[in-house]
Amino acid sequence: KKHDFWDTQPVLHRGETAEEVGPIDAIKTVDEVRKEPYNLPAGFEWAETDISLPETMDEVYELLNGHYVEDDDHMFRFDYSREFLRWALTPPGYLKTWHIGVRVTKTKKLIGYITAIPARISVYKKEMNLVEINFLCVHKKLRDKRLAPVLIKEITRRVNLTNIWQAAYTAGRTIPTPIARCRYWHRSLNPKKLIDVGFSHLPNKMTITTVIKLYRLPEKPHIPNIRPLEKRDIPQATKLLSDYLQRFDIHATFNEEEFAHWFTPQENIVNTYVVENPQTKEITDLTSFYTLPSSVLGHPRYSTLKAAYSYYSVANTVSITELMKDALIFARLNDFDVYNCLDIMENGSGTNLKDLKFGRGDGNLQYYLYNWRCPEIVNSKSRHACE
Ligand SMILES: CCOC(=O)c1cnc2ccc(OC)cc2c1SCCC#N
Repeated sequence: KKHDFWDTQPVLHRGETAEEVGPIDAIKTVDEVRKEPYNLPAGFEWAETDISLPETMDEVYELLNGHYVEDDDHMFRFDYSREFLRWALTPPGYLKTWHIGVRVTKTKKLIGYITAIPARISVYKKEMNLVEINFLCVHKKLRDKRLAPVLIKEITRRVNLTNIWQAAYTAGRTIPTPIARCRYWHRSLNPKKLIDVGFSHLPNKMTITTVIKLYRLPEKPHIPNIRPLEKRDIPQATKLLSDYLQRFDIHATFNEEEFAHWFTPQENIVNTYVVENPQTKEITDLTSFYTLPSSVLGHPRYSTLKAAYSYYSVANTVSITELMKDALIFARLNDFDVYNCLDIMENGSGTNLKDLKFGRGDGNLQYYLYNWRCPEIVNSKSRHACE
């Protein structure tokens, strides 16, 4: 039973190695792609969800809010906001036909979802146009209807019709076959709340007062000339990030328009800060985080957790530790409860995370490429960081 579906897909299967980099499926043309949608089980129908309509955005929000990803202990469930979903799903070049819903034919209730957005990545110096798959969700009561494989095949079909043959996606679960793995690390900003909800525990011999003192942060950032990114910074900041990303074997690429979409500060969505040299007016460093709250499940006093997720940081004239410390300070000033970060890129060794009082979480994140054979990226700095 396990991975029956994935054994039918163009991904690396158990025991297969990735000697040469390239597509797994035989190269196909658009006119070989199935023209009609895949069949859903009886009683369900495909729905194109136009999230520019408030009532449709409400349906998508409610489905994800009630039925999307939870941690293994069912303490939290992601609570993507409507404005965050609009940001995540409408980058330059997006297609509404890639925001796919499934409805119950009788009641028109939205019970399934999957999305693709256009993206471009560089894999071992080779640029590739692909899509990022996200928000695969099936209503809790319908998990035994084998809807997920049909959602995956349908989004693949619609993307293939536009002559795109690769996709990138992540999962907390391990399915065939990760190209990279990493671990979430967490930095308490509101330790009392994290202890109250049961995520953190009071270290023995410590009182709540000493824990609060341990995680306390200054009321102001300490890097001189750090400030929110502004529109006029975009050309320089795009180049700063692009030059930095070149050093990684697999990374996203951003032109100015895409950079503007993903990094222009928007309240409750994304915060981006830059360091500007006051003499030369040069943008020398950048750090950013996005806002992704979670529902706190079944707690008498708390219903939501305000979590910040480290996005991209480029440390040139200051250390990554100083830069991220200011990100922590900005997050605390914006009333976040926790700052989450992956041990990838400049955080691969976990050293600066430990210096900043991050704790290593128990949540893995795996990265996947669809229809692309390539060697797994193992954290060069330290193998332990992801195991
Ligand atoms: C307090 C630290 O944990 C989280 O912030 C958190 C919040 N909500 C979730 C919802 C679903 C969920 O499913 C894996 C995990 C979380 C997590 S831990 C992994 C994400 C990070 N960092």
